Amino acid sequence: MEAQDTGVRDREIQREQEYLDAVYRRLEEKIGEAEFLMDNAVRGGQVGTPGALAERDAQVFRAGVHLHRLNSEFEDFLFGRIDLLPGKDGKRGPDGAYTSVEPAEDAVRPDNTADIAETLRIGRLGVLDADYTPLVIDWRAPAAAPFYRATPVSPGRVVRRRVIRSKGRRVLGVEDDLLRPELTAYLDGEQLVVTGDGALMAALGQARTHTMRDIVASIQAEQDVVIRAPAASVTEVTGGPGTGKTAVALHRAAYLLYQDRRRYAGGILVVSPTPLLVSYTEGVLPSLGEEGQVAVRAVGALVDGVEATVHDRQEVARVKGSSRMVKLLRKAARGTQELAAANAPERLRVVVSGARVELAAEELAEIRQQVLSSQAPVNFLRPRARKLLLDALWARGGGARRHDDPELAAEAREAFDEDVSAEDSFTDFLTAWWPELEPARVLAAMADERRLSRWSRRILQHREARLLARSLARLGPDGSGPVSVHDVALLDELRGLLGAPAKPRKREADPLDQLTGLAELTTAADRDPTRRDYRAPHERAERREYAHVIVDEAQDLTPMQWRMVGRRGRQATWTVVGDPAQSSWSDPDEAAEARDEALGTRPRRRFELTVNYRNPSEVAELASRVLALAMPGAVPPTAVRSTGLVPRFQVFGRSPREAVRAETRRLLAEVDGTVGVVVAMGRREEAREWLADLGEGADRVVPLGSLEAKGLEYDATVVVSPAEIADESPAGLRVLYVALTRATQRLTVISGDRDLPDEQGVPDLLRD
Ligand SMILES: Nc1ncnc2c1ncn2[C@@H]1O[C@H](COP(=O)(O)OP(=O)(O)OP(=O)(O)O)[C@@H](O)[C@H]1O
Repeated sequence: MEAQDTGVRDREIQREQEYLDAVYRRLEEKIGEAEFLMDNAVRGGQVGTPGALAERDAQVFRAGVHLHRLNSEFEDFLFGRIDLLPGKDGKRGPDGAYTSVEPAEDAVRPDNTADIAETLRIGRLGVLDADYTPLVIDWRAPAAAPFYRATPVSPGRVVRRRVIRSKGRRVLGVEDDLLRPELTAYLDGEQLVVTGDGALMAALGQARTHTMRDIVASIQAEQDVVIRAPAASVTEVTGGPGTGKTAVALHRAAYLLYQDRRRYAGGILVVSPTPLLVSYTEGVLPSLGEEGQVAVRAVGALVDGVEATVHDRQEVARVKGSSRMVKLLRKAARGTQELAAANAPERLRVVVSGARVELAAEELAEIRQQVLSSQAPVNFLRPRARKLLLDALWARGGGARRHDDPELAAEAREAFDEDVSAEDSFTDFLTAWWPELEPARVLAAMADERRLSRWSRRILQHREARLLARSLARLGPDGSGPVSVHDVALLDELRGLLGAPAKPRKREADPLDQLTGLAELTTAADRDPTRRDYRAPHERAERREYAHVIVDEAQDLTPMQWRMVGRRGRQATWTVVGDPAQSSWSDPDEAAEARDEALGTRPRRRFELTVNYRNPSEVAELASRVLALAMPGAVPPTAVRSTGLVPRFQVFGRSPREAVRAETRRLLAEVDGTVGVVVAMGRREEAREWLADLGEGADRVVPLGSLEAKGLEYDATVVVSPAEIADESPAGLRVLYVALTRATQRLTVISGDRDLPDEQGVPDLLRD
């Protein structure tokens, strides 16, 4: 093959530019066609017959989806190219590409020369030329798989893989990988060249911003296998920090939609541990051309209308997350219903046909016990309560005795029920005596320590009940106070236990909308999160069940959260990604049980990712010392690159403030991207104050509590007092491991007395 020089590189860039120009010309034609179709389709509706209207809707939909896709402004619409030998069996698929993975037997001549039989360009969407030859293959199509899967060990038909870097419509560079270096290959009689330094390293070396980028141009083979795994049942993915679990999960969502759009019109839910990680990853799916059918939600934002703004202390979170809460909530739901009786009038008095009929306190108590003998959710028991009250009033009023004829008696009874039910005195009483309970009201009722200790007998320890009651006091007497992340799973559980109170009917969703995914018909402007009225389509209406559920950072879900997520995927297929070594939950066995319950008996397919793309080996090596303490025997992933920059160590005296400010400033000058400052959760507020008024570059600095750092990454990270982070909870060492694995370039650890640093400032926990 020809050697690389600038002339060759420029010529190759120029060639790719010409190709890209042709693609854009074709895209413009398609946009013109789509606009024309849309126009026509809308006018078709004026015919007015039901058939014409249905056809119009279908056409508008098809044209609209198309237009939306074409209009999307992609950074690098076309990003890949593979040059391939002819296929073994000579068969071609629907996209015109050879289907065979292996080359034809005579593809390589005895003198190790070969001719390239086809060249495929890979992009974010498929584009066909006017004569239906593929100009660009969608990255998710089977024909694109060799772009990701081929390796020098098993190259299949791929001779050269090229990543094309472009911005808007301009090609900036090309990076080639040679999969069959032993060959001299010719394309249209001209020898194939190789240029560039490799796409993966270029991607990894880029400065980090506040949002995650897609990895579509450089997905690695072991990741591609997971992304394209069949959707059936449960796909479980484990892998250490930085192995691309989050990236893979998001690309998988886009892949599944491509594979079976109709099926996943039922919605894909991606559950993320924190709102910070949601906003960090929010841009990835739109950049892949997918968003309408995918709801990316923080675990504290899974219940509509509830926004968790508070973090519970670890010891409180442990109580709220435990599956023992199910039993307690069941008791509390019934207990709160009983409490309601105490606020209702002592007796029930109604006037029917001029006569006064009354039920006394003891009779009412008896009726209540009778109603509660059913195990049904208490809100659903209200009709039964109503019926038993009417029975008692009818009996007390002597109605039964007045009619011998059963038919007349039945009529009279019906009239009686109607009259009584129309009386304000009856309806007001019923509302007070058997109110429809909202979940928040039950949680608020649990804030009373004495009451809670009664309800939680033999379920929680005394100390746990006290912690729980004190935490719930924040909700106030009517439950309208601020909600914590862990309260959300309790509210969701209660919704099932209580039975949802009847709500005013919302406008029915358009069935076409649900079936075909008209939600995709948004414009780039609609999706601009900087617009004040922006709401992603999934935020507009709550969906309770999904066709596929993807759980990111699955190791962190508490048993109660697993129950909440499980309810949203009862009929779903699942992708569950996580790393046990990063778990901040203290009782992994209890969580594993809840996870098994949520996933049911569906068969599972397991994958492991083994390469760390985030951390340089210098950072990974330091973090692995904590891994050895947190999970002895666990094997860290292999870091794919090294920077030669060893982590720095600093020591602080009374307050870390000055050391943190100085170090952050220094790092800001050293990296182009972001700097994360990770502190123990208890120091979050302080850390914000330390980092105020930093001056130039301050917008690149993010102070974080250790639990908030989950899944995020920064060019440089400052970790303050490892010992404080480790001591904050029984899972503290694993939380520290998370903190130490956030940096893509540089890491500084700042220690105080508690860290027992040596002369070099290396804290006790990080020494070899
Ligand atoms: N194939 C790839 N090409 C380019 N970048 C990649 C690739 N795979 C992963 N990365 C990058 O590596 C970083 C880590 O990826 P990601 O956050 O998905 O890892 P993770 O396994 O979820 O990590 P953690 O467990 O620490 O949350 C990201 O910046 C991601 O873009």
